[in-house]
Amino acid sequence: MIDYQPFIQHITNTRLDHWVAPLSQQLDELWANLNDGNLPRMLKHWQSLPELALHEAVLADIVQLKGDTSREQHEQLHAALKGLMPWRKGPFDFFGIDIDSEWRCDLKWNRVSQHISSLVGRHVLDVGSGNGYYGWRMKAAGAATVAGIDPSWLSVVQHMAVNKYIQDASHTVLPFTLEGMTQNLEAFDTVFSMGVLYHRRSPLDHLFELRGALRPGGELVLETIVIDGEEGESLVPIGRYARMNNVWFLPSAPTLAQWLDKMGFVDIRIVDQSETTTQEQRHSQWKPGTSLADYLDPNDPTRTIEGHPAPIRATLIATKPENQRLKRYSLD
Ligand SMILES: Nc1ncnc2c1ncn2[C@@H]1O[C@H](C[S@+](CC[C@H]([NH3+])C(=O)[O-])CC(=O)[O-])[C@@H](O)[C@H]1O
Repeated sequence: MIDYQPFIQHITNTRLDHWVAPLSQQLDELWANLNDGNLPRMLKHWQSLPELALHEAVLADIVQLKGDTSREQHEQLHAALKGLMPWRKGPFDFFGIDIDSEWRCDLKWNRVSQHISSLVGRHVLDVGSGNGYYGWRMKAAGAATVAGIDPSWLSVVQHMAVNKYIQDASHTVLPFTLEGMTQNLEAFDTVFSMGVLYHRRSPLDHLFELRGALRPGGELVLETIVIDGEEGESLVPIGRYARMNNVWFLPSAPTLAQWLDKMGFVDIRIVDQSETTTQEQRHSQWKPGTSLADYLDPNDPTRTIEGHPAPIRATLIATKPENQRLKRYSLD
């Protein structure tokens, strides 16, 4: 018998009152579907995490939870964390257990964070947060609250595993999509969307929804796969892209800037464009199976295995204007 209470508490305990209230309908749907999918199996592993006293949490390149464990507790922790595989996002260190995740998210955070406005005291929404790795970095940078949203149950439960020890109710990961959330909340000072836009069939709607979540004057941090190209160019890869069957629009960075302008953002800046490397995304014992090296053409790493341009990721920063409703364009 699965005890859902900790999961329910994780969600209802969040100190995000300024925006959680309008979500009551989504929460009702959530409670109705708790038995679905893999959640019960994941919660079983979560429940087997040992009780441990945290001495210190170091929220840096490796998100480190420090404290003493007995040998038995160490083994119990290791087994529970293995049960919550695959760990795509990290790295984390749980009481000496090094979770070398598929992605070195510290590399992306270091590329992105140097360009954003100070997070001190800000309410942040991280769309497609994964397990909340970036949220910990945002908290360390001074964010007042961080709400991650990600439809993957595993992301939510991995976050609960970290937060079982850190116990920070101002950082949560909730199992929602952006489009499924109440629209136009205008509740957040900074909204991140990293690695999500190319998964959306309708990327302009995604930008519109991101704009709706921001308060006027708030900042959008947008990171996505792009192609090298001119303003106006974009690629809709036919078939799979790097083995993924849910990749839709890959604009050039200047095209993405145009889209942001079209959706009413201002002060639009392309702050970074970097190739994704096999140092940043690779398989590990915590995410066995294939990874980027297997998705690239072995004879030409500038191409994916399907012959598309290999992934390059751009980061753009933009502002939602203080006083402008979308006047210039009709959205119907
Ligand atoms: N509509 C949606 N709404 C919210 N989340 C979504 C949606 N669709 C997919 N996701 C979630 O977005 C995440 C995309 S990964 C980026 C993670 C992190 N941000 C990163 O930048 O490393 C891709 C990558 O690995 O780059 C997944 O966790 C999905 O479940």
